Amino acid sequence: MVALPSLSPPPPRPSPSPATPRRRPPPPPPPHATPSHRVRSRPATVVSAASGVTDGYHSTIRSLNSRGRHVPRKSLGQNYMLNSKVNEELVAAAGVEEGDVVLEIGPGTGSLTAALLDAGATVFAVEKDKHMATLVNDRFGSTEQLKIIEEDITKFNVRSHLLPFLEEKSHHTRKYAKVVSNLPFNVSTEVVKLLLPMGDVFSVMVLLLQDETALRFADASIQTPEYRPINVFVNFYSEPEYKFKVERTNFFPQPKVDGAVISFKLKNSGDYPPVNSAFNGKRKMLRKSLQHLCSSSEIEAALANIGLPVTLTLPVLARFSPVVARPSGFSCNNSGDGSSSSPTGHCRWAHIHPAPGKISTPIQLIHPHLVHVVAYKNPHYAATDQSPLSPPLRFSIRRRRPNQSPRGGGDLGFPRPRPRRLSPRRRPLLPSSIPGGLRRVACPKMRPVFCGNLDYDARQSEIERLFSKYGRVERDIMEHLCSSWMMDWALPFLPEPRSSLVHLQELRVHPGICSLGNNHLVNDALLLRSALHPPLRCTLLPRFAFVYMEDERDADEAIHRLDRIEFGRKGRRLRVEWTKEDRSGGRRGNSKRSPNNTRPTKTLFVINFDPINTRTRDLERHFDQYGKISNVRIRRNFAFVQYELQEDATKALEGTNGSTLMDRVISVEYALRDDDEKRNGYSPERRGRDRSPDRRDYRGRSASPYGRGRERGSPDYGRGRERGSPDYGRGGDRGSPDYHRGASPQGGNKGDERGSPPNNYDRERREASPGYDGPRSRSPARYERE
Ligand SMILES: C[S@@+](CC[C@H](N)C(=O)[O-])C[C@H]1O[C@@H](n2cnc3c(N)ncnc32)[C@H](O)[C@@H]1O
Repeated sequence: MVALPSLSPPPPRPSPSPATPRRRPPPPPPPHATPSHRVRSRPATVVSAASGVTDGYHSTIRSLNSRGRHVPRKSLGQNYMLNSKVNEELVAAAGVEEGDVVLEIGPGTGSLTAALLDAGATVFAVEKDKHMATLVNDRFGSTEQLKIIEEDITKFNVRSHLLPFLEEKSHHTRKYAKVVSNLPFNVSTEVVKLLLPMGDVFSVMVLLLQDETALRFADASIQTPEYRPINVFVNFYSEPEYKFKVERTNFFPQPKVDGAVISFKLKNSGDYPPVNSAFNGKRKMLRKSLQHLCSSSEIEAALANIGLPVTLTLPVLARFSPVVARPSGFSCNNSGDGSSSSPTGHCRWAHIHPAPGKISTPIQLIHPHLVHVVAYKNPHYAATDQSPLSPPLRFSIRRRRPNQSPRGGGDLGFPRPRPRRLSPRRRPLLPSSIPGGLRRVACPKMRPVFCGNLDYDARQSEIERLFSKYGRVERDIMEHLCSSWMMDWALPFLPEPRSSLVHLQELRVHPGICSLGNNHLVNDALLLRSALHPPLRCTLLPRFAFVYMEDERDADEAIHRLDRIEFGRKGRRLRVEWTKEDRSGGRRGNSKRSPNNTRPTKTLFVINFDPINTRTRDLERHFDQYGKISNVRIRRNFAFVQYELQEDATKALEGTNGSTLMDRVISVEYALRDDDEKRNGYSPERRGRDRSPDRRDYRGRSASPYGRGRERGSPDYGRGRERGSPDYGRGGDRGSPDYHRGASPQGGNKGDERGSPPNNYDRERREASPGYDGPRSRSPARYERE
């Protein structure tokens, strides 16, 4: 364990601690920064701090000691800055002044934070380490100039959190924020990819990174072998400038590499090349596509000049590179320089992506196959190279491998889904494979209305139509689907003003996207819609639904008007009421229970398949590729699949959660316990009877939560006293499910002779419900907190 140095003046001496007899590592050396130097011919514009400044050292060590001995964590890149002068240089490089709003990633002990606050900035800090977040809070707690969020920056939706903050702090005048950070080295590329496209939020980003990384980012010469797609990305979105080197001795603990400060001047989104608007046609005749820049003959001449045919097809491109994997089925977009004052129509870069019509899988599969074609003949580079045609054209065509790591640099750096080991064919569609999953991010406070006693074949659209007479039923699914990943990915394609799209709930299938001609976002939305069955907003489970209405008063009226009306082909009397959860003060967020069972078991709990048509053999077929199955049981609208080996169950869970079974996106979790753990009187011997999903069987056994010979109300999530008689959690009061008690959805939770699952299954079922608890259980706390 690394112990911290004491507070004595430098060179610090470790203070004796009787509690820790272990030998202490040597204290950090006195901090100093070396003067900058030219590296690989790049100008270093700022000379770094002089040595001998120790304030930073003292305050850093004091802070670290202030809350007991905090051991810096390597996994979090906790190398604290000991030299206040470097912090001041960072602040100066960003030109931070009074009234600026600055995003600081990883404030750590708060030494850079202090420098930022001293410069008069308001700091929005994101710190992953709880301990350090508390520490900084304690240190600056009383000031309104600082807001600390305990979060992982790579998973944090910067835009939606920062923009309202920025607006508030700049008193609703249009202002850009800045980023200043001594970044943990291990997330620097990710952070750069995340923040650089936010030219509408940030004006400048000054980062202290690993020297080598800073050099790589700042590399603007395409003739060097180091030139990579990340450079295209960086130069597309910003003007990078290597500032100065910071020697490793300035950090505690001392890293194995030196650091360097780099600044990125973010381009305004208006300065990006018109990648999408210029290239809408299916047939990518450059002559035609570039018509808005200059006349066809000029384009032809310019293209001939650089040896590029007017019809840029993938096979043509393939002649330039052997790397293209699948020429057929791709369309090609490419872009001009973006400047109408550039009559030659220089080709700066181009995108190839699968033709929207050919995409057979939703959005996350687009990315693994995203192909980028980069063709440069950029006047800017030309100027630096002193030769406009050198090189005349450069292609780099690559197809991202499905499992390429996020830092693999395989494309232009759009945030991408987490790699999975499954083959693309088996890759689950939703929800887990979309980064962020199907999170209920936009409506944590929206109260669902319970609508019960529906026909089995009731349609979501019918229910939506019924409720929408009284107000707006939330049916837009994009807000559920858009993780920050997708939003950031989408934003460059969206029309101005983008600020109107800062909140997730505002990111919808926006007409502007269509008008931009960028089909694939719209297409994705449509694909996602069709992939999701049932859509989330009105989650239809057999015989009951949860309906989300925008306005609670409308929902109240809907309840008032619709409760007990006859509905559907069979004229059933509906039960419409607020869900109990919300009536009783809302358990959401208060639950101490874990949201879903993460303890691996051999048995998987499966819901959301088609309860009418799905047979055991369908489930078997779907699941048996992951290992030997010992048993499959279907219960109403949920099922249990038991494997002989627990590892197989884990593989199956990974492979099938969110996969599509007979056009339904199923949800899979571990069951709380395996079948062979007999509890609650449940007998696995009864399995034989349970194999049929035939609903008549269930009714025959009268285990129905919906009861017999009575109005079918909501299923019993409550105590389930009388068999065959539905219990709505209030002893006969037929209401919506009581989510507070762990009982079976089958009705009597003791009625296990009939094969109803033990109590714990109810819990699983509830928490896995895609429309109600599912998203909640998957929703990260951060969304709830905000
Ligand atoms: C290199 S230290 C810098 C600390 C401080 N700014 C300084 O200059 O001394 C990096 C800080 O980032 C935090 N951190 C690491 N990974 C992070 C992440 N993914 N999101 C937010 N903060 C992170 C660490 O806990 C640590 O406090």
